[in-house]
Amino acid sequence: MNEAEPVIACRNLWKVFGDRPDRILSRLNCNPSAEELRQSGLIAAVRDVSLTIGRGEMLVVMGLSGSGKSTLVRCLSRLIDVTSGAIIVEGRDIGAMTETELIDLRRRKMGMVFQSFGLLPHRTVVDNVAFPLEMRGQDRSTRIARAMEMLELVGLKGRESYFPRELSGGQQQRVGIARSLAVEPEIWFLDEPFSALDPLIRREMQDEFLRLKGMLSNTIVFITHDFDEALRLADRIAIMKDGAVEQCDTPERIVMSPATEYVAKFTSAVDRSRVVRAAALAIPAEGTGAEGQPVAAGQTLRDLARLIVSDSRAFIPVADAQGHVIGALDRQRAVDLLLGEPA
Ligand SMILES: Nc1ncnc2c1ncn2[C@@H]1O[C@H](COP(=O)(O)OP(=O)(O)OP(=O)(O)O)[C@@H](O)[C@H]1O
Repeated sequence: MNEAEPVIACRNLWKVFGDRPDRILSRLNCNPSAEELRQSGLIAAVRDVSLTIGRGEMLVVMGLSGSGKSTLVRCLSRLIDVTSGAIIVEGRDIGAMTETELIDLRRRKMGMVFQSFGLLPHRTVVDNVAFPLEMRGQDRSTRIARAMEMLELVGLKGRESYFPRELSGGQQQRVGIARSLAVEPEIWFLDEPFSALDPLIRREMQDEFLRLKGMLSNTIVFITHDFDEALRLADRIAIMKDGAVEQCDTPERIVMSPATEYVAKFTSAVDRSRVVRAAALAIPAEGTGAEGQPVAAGQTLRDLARLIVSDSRAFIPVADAQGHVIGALDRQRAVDLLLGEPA
């Protein structure tokens, strides 16, 4: 996914809260320590972050409360100004845009969903979803038709005439998602959209989200502090600590090769078999004697658990989506991983 055309790129991004933070950044050669900042009464909510997000990619920003997730995402959409560093959206430096250009960029390309649903209480569900289209000046019948389509997409058909107060929290969040989708955002920012939901509904929403993601091709930046949620949804995960990105990588690499001790701690309780795919364990097939029915490269070890446990082959061929054998799976290693042994 990294090779995809970049949609958002940020370089050496800093967001420092406090009095005249630019002064300390220039005085300390743009790289003050957390301690130096603290002594100056400043907080670095985002510290020297460089990231590239490819078209169609879903990047999940993950970290504990206060690690800087929301601030980073607000900087990427320039809801807040950065202290230093550059943000390029589709080749344009958004730091250099005028307010009017920014508003236009947000209206035309960006969608945002926040934890608080922000629905208009005196409008029905369908009118809430149609609201951003009204802002764009679309006629009523076109916008209602589009809103109905979005409501069907998020599983709320039949509720269009309800008022927000007549819906559950999960349903209200779906209305928020439908409203944001109505304008077909090419870039979609979601800040903990499911955190207000109870675990069962949350999982349902994640499934729904994965279904939507399969149908749409927009670029998504999704914030969560729930690692399981990140693992389920992400193409790549950026793990933040004290404003810095500790590692930005695929879920598989985060779990199998944590870059820092902090990331390792985060991943230590994760069931690796749910994340690691056959392709990641495949070794060159030559000389292994792997033959017979292959397993699919994209399947996780959990998906393959039954086969891995019951098969008698020492090495099992691994095939890509076209059916070409790309390597061999060492069954003993796969069993060890299934049983939670270190990789
Ligand atoms: N407007 C502000 N003024 C001063 N400090 C701020 C401001 N906004 C955020 N901060 C500080 O920046 C740091 C990062 O906050 P941020 O909200 O980005 O974290 P987060 O990871 O999104 O947290 P949460 O998961 O709790 O939402 C925190 O220490 C916070 O107190």
